[in-house]
Amino acid sequence: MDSSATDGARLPPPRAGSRLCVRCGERKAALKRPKTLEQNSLFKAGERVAIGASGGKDSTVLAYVLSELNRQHNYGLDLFLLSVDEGITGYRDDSLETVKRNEIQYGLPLKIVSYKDLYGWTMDDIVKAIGLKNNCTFCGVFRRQALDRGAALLKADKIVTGHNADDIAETVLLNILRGDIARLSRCTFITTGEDGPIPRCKPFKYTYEKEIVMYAYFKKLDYFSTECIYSPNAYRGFAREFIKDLERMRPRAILDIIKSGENFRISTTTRMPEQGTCERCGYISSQKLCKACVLLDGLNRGLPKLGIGSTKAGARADSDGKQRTKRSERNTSSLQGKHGNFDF
Ligand SMILES: Nc1ncnc2c1ncn2[C@@H]1O[C@H](COP(=O)(O)OP(=O)(O)OP(=O)(O)O)[C@@H](O)[C@H]1O
Repeated sequence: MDSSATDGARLPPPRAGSRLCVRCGERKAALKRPKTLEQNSLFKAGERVAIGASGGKDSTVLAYVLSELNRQHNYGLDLFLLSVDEGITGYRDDSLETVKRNEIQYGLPLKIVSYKDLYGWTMDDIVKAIGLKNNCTFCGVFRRQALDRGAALLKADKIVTGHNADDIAETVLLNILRGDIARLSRCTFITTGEDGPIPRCKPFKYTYEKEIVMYAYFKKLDYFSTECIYSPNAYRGFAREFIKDLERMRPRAILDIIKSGENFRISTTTRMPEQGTCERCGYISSQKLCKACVLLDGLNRGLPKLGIGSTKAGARADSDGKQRTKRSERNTSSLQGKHGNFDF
């Protein structure tokens, strides 16, 4: 990845893209970050790759960089944009317009899947039912599965997302704060889900958010920069602020946290969840029912808090689903907690 800026502190801000190298004074300044894709052998020629495209800066830069590399270096990849429409009026509808423009700008086919079609509920409906407090849990769980389902429709071999180094450091920290060993052990992997239906990779795992913003700015990319209107996720927000404070004092702190996460070794005596499939929908799950089915069950039965760890709501469940629901509630809440899960 290259960008047209190196030192914003000493030089007056010139026109975007026109700054010259401070060393040779001749060529345009460039920051080269060539490592991740090749060192990790992320892709093979001929693969169909679905790019999770939210219209935000990270996934827009990812789509741009991948399409450029594919074109310039003949990677031989079949690239697609894959967007999930969560049904958030005034947010996702606007960002999807950006993705539709990216489809034309980068010449990549776009597939949109929606919560409404997949689950019968939009996030607007869910927030009406559950309020603002736990809605991110529903959105995260449904999005993860929706991306898999969309990628299956595209017959994709791989999904890539724009998670950056800051996102990953945040997730390491949150998993430590929650003692979530299972997720801690895998949240720093550049590729996950190799034993599941479709592997996922995060090519920007080591790329700072700041670099991505700078790249998007200097390349004048068309992206959408509004925060989700339903995301007052205080816990994650706190971790984000904490990491930004650390970064101000020591920029490498972000990579150090990721490195610490990578170097954790889990004791062989720790019991890890076993991967199976959901009895109802067949999606990968370590419980009888996957988290999406548990949450959906709660919504459809008028008990939206069922799947997010409210035992009171569970106690009111009808006798038919009672035992099974309570068991899966207990099992999933120990792994996922009331602040949603910190997986990718
Ligand atoms: N609605 C969506 N449709 C498709 N992919 C998504 C969607 N939301 C998130 N993703 C994927 O997950 C990654 C991380 O999600 P996050 O919530 O941080 O995205 P964002 O802040 O909306 O946008 P971005 O990360 O692209 O700047 C995104 O970069 C993207 O690849």
